[in-house]
Amino acid sequence: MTVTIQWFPGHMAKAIRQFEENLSLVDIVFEIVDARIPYASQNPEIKRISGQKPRLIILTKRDLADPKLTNIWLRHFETLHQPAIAIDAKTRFDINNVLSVISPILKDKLQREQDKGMKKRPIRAISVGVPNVGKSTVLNRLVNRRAAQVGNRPGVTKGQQWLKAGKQLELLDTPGILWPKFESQEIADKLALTGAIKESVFASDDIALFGLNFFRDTHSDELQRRYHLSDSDMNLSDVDLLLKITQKIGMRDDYERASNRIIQDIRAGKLGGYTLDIPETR
Ligand SMILES: Nc1nc2c(ncn2[C@@H]2O[C@H](COP(=O)(O)OP(=O)(O)OP(=O)(O)O)[C@@H](O)[C@H]2O)c(=O)[nH]1
Repeated sequence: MTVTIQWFPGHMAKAIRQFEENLSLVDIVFEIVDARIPYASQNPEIKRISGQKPRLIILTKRDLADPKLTNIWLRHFETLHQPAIAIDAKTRFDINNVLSVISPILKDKLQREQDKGMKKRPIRAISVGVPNVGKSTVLNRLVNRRAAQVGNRPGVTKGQQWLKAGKQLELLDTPGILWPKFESQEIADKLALTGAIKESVFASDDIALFGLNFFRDTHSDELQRRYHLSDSDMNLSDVDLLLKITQKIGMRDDYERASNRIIQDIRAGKLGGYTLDIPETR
């Protein structure tokens, strides 16, 4: 099983340079990660480049993740003294939730400015993350209008603008895309299964098998229910299980088409909420 992905070093260097430049304009970094893969969807460069600049980790797609594991992740960040919130960016969420977390972190800095006679000003933030984690969706929700383009494919955010999010917050809408680090095959598989990597760069049957094995190990009831599998089906080899599901969903022996269906089902949460990363494995 191989997912071979080649990011052009030049593109990565440019994205990092842009992020570094923008960093000087803001008070805080909103690091957007996918709640289903909080580790695999983090690019360690973001933390390194942010340096002393405060970061708020926003875990998106909470609605698609395993609620218990989301709480474990939030507790994990708390023990690291790393501010973090988990949201469903597709439904309206309260900007006050964000402000209540970031205001205390920046209170002293803003107060010092006012003590020096500077005007009271909004908090300025930049969002950044790997492709398809929900950066545009979060911005749209925070500014409460369709200001940033949203797509369901990686790489749609273009251009740069300041967006007002109420009176107390301004967001720099930049591409803010740092490609993920493929430290291992497992990380690449997780990014592919959740949709952070374009369909064209991986073999769908490899990713479907990865997903099937995960669900068989951790959410076997949902897997059985979704594809009407018997108990004995659950003991098949992974390839035979894929072929069995291919038949069950009426695709005869077209396991590639079935693989795509399985991936879409998993991404859309049709097999229930799931989280592929757990903090202890880091
Ligand atoms: N279910 C669910 N879907 C979400 C959530 N946030 C974003 N999405 C979906 O995820 C997909 C990607 O969202 P975008 O906001 O375009 O992601 P992005 O990070 O800006 O993507 P790039 O521009 O490719 O970097 C879209 O189909 C969104 O509707 C969420 O909290 N829950």
